[in-house]
Amino acid sequence: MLPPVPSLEDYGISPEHGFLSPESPLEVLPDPYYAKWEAVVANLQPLLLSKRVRGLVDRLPILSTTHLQTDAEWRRAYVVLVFMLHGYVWGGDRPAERVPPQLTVPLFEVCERLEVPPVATYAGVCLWNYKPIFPDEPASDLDNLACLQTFTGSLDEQWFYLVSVAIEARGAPTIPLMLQAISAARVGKAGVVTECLQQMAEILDEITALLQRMYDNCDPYIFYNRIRPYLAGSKNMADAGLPKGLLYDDGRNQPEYRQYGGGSNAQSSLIQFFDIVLGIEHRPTGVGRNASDESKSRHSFIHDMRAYMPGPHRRFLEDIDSIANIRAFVETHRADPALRLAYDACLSMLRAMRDKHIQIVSRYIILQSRGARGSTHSAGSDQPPATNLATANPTDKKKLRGTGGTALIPFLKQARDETGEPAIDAWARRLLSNGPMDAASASLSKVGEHPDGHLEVVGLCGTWTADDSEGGICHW
Ligand code: HEM
Ligand SMILES: N[C@@H](CC(=O)c1ccccc1NC=O)C(=O)O
Repeated sequence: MLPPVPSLEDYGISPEHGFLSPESPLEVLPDPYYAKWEAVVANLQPLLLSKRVRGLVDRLPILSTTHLQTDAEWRRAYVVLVFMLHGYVWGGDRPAERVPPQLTVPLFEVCERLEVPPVATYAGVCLWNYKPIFPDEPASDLDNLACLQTFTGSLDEQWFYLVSVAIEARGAPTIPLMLQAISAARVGKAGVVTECLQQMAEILDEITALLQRMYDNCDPYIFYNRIRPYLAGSKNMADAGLPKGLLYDDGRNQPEYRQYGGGSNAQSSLIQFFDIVLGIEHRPTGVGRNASDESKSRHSFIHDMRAYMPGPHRRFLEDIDSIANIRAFVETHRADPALRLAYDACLSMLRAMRDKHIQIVSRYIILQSRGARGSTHSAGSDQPPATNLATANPTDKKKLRGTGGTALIPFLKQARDETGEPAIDAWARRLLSNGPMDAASASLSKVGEHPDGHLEVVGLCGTWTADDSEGGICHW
């Protein structure tokens, strides 16, 4: 018997908000018992710039979690604690290697409850860190979003998180939609599957448009030099001054070194959901920096990122993994061109999103790292900080890593290349804007390479050539 199609409430997921906090995240912890935590994070920007965070955190009492009541309060506590944690670690001339019990003790309890690691994850800085300005209007509208907590107080940082929030909100309806498609595929309703996939492709296209809005209000220089240093984790951080990771001191046991990856959108359950439901498989990729790391990294990095998602979201992905049937359904219905088209359109849209993302990474990280000068200054000062993930020697390309620890471009290119066929992008886009074509004109007769090296698609309705240069500034 087939496993049941999951019910979203069981995983803390809502059809409207998807993986975002089901109710608007709390702006402050209501119990005055936590006033000192809230006071630190309310003043984080000046405290970081004047390097006073460590002193203040060291003077905090070790607060108990017994005064946290609702789920929203536990999530707010996590947000507050991870912003304090990263401020504490990265907000000085050198990173602090030891995390004091004032942070460690409550953080471990909060993390156990929420089933997240003790590091600033995507959930902490994006999913649980926003508010709709008008609560009755959608969170997918970037103009209706505000951010609760930042390190720098900058619009750039708020925007960096909010673009992801808007994407999560816009993508939320794909969750019930694809569950419907899975159910329809089980009973052979190809028409329903096709309609669901068509809607999915439209939403994926809108998500790419939202991704492009990163440029509106997040400046690449500010991102790379001011914001990004605070997002770093403790894995692969030898160059930044944490060769063994962080010592989480709980004041009771002998502190031990631990290493966690920093925040990354690879921790977004939504994007992983797209891959799983469409049957896109990511092969193992090399994320390590030496031979032993490399062999350890046989597991896909993307899969490993599930450990950084809130427990219920992680379990949801695992359960979807075991029932995803759409790719197989499309393969067994090869003779249904509308179905194939709708499926291919989804792959194309997702691939187009990854293309735009690579362009963003080249502008916000690669180009910025080339402009960086070596410096011993800390995060937030006028010079790029010594703790910058770009490393002290930015000309050494080998050391450039994502906050998640990947070697950036090879990893991202692989993820993109595993997402379908490049040559049908424009074709599927045309399909979306013009509505479905008839079966004969829609079927591709040839995908090949033009003599000048461009990709060429010969369809029955004409020839389309891709030069892959649309808006690109770096070619890989
Ligand atoms: C300035 C903005 C951004 C930069 C610089 C950036 C950078 C990166 C980097 C370096 C990685 C590699 C993993 C790691 O080591 O961390 C990554 C992964 C990823 N990012 Fe971004 N990112 C940005 C914004 C976004 C946004 C808004 C999205 C939302 C769609 C996104 C989606 C992803 C996904 C899904 C992955 C995992 C790889 C994949 O599935 O293709 N990123 N990002
Ligand atoms: N991986 C990115 C950081 C990143 O994408 C990210 C980090 C924390 C929270 C959200 C993130 N992505 C968001 O838009 C980097 O290496 O800079």
